[in-house]
Amino acid sequence: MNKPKVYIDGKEGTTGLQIYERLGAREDIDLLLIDEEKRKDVEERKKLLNAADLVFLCLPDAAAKEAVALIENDHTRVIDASTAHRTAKGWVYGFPEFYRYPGEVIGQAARVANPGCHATGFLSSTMPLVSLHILPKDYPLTCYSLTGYSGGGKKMIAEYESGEKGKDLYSPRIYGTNLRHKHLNEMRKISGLDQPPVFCPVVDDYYKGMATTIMLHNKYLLGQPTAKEIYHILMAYYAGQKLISVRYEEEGGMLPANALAGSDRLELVVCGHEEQTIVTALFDNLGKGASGAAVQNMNIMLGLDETTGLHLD
Ligand SMILES: NC(=O)C1=CN([C@@H]2O[C@H](COP(=O)(O)OP(=O)(O)OC[C@H]3O[C@@H](n4cnc5c(N)ncnc54)[C@H](OP(=O)(O)O)[C@@H]3O)[C@@H](O)[C@H]2O)C=CC1
Ligand SMILES: CC(=O)N[C@@H](CCC(=O)OP(=O)(O)O)C(=O)O
Repeated sequence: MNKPKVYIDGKEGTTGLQIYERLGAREDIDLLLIDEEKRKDVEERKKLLNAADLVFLCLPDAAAKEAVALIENDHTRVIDASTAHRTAKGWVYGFPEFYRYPGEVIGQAARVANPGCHATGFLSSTMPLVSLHILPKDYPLTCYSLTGYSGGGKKMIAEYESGEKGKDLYSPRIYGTNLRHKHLNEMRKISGLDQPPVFCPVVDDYYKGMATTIMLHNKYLLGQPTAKEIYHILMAYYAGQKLISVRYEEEGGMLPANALAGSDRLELVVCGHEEQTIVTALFDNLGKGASGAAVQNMNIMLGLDETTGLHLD
């Protein structure tokens, strides 16, 4: 049987390289590679985009839209890691754990939008609680999200790793202060909330890893559950999942944002008591937040075990 041909457009970028790292040694796919000096040549990219059965777009939004327009056949399937198509018509949102039968949705799709990294953390806690009607749709939710600097791609990595970095870059920096972060559309649409959260992202002086936290007053939730009951609800929702686990923090311990750096898993940590709850998603912005999720989606699209080639520790 012919192996599926796979092409990574943007392979030299932060996300693309991590996908390549997960696919390079695989024998169940045939990886198409572009000549280094032609990697931005439109005609050469067009050839590969049309020769492939499946392509990853690891590009800025405008280049991702251009790449889709270059595809002129019915067989090339697309996984787009950029923000360009996450709420677009005709695209499936690539968060497998949100579908009862991911193989029938993502597995059949021609166009899959890979979730944003902050959106992944936010939705992993919020979407189940809204869909189970625990969290009312009109709840005025807030969220803060810590990320390592690789989340900003090559340009931000270069800033943080430059010998001349200024003093600001040694401390956590709150950004997105116009409160119009590019992930808000998908956060609202996929969570089912009436309005997006007030969202506060923070980038800090470490390479990768995320901690995305929502804060809840239990008395405004359906049935007024305790934090421990919210933990049980999320445990039941994700039962049997290979990449998402849930735990309850009994001891009031610290949650380092790089706890799952290097892994493609995501852990939800529930903390709190009778009156208040926080739920924090710990994961790697380059793992379940980007490249790991993209490879998980590819596996499902190709009918393979979803964890093939992923880092599960
Ligand atoms: N970093 C992260 O944690 C995450 C990133 N994403 C998204 O994934 C996409 C890629 O991000 P990231 O890898 O961080 O970004 P990078 O800047 O690290 O990489 C982007 C790559 O695309 C290349 N490129 C730019 N324009 C073109 C073009 N017209 N044709 C071919 N190649 C082109 C760049 O070339 P050059 O090397 O010359 O600059 C670069 O290698 C973005 O949309 C980003 O928002 C999503 C989730 C998380
Ligand atoms: C630190 C930093 O700047 N992070 C980026 C995350 C970008 C990202 O991965 O966004 P997409 O998934 O939508 O492409 C940001 O918040 O804009």
